[in-house]
Amino acid sequence: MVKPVVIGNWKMNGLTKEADHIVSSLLAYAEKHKDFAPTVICPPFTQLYHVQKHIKDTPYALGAQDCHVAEKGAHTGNISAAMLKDVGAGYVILGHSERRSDHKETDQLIKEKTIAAQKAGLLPVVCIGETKEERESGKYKDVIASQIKGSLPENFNGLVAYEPVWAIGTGVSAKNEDIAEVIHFIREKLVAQYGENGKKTPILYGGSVKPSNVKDIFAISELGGVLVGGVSLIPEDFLQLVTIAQDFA
Ligand SMILES: O=C[C@H](O)COP(=O)(O)O
Repeated sequence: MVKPVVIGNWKMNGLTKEADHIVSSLLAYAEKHKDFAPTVICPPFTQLYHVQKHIKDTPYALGAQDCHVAEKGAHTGNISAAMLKDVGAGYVILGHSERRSDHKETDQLIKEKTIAAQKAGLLPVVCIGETKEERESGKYKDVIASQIKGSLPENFNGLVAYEPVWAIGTGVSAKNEDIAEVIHFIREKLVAQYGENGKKTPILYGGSVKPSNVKDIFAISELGGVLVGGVSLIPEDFLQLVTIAQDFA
């Protein structure tokens, strides 16, 4: 069994001074702990190169928070998957609910980005999850099923992150039984869509994960890890998640 992956999404945070503070704590941890759970750091684009210089040759992997569908060209202000690969990234978060809402990203666009990421040799972390209204109206499974169908390409090779929008950044994570129900539902859909490969796709949970609730979350059957926002900016807390992940394999 594989240890759960811990992915830290800094979102739009991390000036150089803050990045240095976080990275120096991560490096000190890596000095003391030689073998720990797979841990991915996703800083903003501006810090990718800087962070990579420090975490290169350590157990940490680098991830980005988005990419463009095209390989290169006249797309002012955008970053391609090949550029992310070139700077040392191994992962890219796609379809985060903040991008689905702020940038009106559709499932089709996310699918195209996923294809571009895979083509460049990155592992996409595709985010799905329902809003509060969709949860309360009882339609959450339909929403999730349609996001899976619409956002994941035929040859999907990556991770899926279940992030109920209403649990993101609120400090209150979804209830464990609700997470477990959806993780199992996602697994069933992945198996229906991809057969044997669908059994292997890691399914992560994200939404107010913190040291006090992560043990119970890791204990959820079929869960492959966590996608962490706010706590990834607090190195002491983030590293507690990494430490707790050691007990689950
Ligand atoms: O990408 C991370 C998620 O949006 C979770 O954020 P959060 O841990 O601050 O709730």
